[in-house]
Amino acid sequence: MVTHSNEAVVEDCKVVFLATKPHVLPGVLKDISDAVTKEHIIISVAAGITLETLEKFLPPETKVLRAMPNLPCVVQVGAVVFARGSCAGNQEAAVLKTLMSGCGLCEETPESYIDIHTGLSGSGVAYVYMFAEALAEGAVKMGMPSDLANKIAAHTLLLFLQGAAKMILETGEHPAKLRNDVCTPGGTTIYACHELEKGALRATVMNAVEAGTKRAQDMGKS
Ligand SMILES: NC(=O)C1=CN([C@@H]2O[C@H](COP(=O)(O)OP(=O)(O)OC[C@H]3O[C@@H](n4cnc5c(N)ncnc54)[C@H](O)[C@@H]3O)[C@@H](O)[C@H]2O)C=CC1
Ligand SMILES: O=C(O)[C@@H]1CCC=N1
Repeated sequence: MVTHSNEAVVEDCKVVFLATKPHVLPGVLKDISDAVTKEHIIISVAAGITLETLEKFLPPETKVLRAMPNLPCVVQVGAVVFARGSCAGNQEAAVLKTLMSGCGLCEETPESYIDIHTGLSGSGVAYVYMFAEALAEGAVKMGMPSDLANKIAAHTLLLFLQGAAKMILETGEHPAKLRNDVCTPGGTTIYACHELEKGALRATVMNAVEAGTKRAQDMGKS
């Protein structure tokens, strides 16, 4: 069904995803509130909007869940965390988990982790694109044509990061140990890593995760 009426969607569907921009959501909740019943499962993916706020706008006893996906869900390799509201039970959590598991990793967590997941992974996809852009531009600086550099940077992320991530998950080793294994004494990697340290890569990425988390927390307050 395609319609301009949010109320009609709620009347026609039992499971409803709220996926507007966060500042639009209060208006949408007001639109649908009269049509929401105890039979509905309402799932919000809006950054920062708390379960408390969602429940405040909806009738008492509404089954509400809050989820935070990320862009790679589109290609089934995303990461989703979710938390349930006061009236959502195991059955509603199972429905969401079944739906979202098709998108990749899907974990139920305490609600307080959702803003952190937003800073880490929801927004984190953008940090990785910036890294891909920077890798390609480094190669362009050294004389490689841009098209080829971007293609190789994308493959570098696809193959190397997938492999690198698999190594962390399958060996259970800390990333620092695995990075050390790549650094041949006096070799290319330690020279390149030295430059990344001079640019404060790790501190900058930590700051980015912190900034993303705090912004999500602030959006929940306003
Ligand atoms: N883009 C991302 O990677 C992620 C986005 N989110 C959250 O998802 C939500 C949507 O973000 P995007 O998809 O990026 O935005 P978007 O702008 O692409 O999508 C928003 C959608 O809301 C619709 N819309 C606007 N006003 C409406 C109304 N009054 N009633 C019904 N629908 C309305 C628009 O037609 C549009 O399809 C946001 O709350 C964001 O925090 C969460 C995780 C990742
Ligand atoms: O930038 C944002 O607010 C949304 C939430 C996570 C990804 N995009």
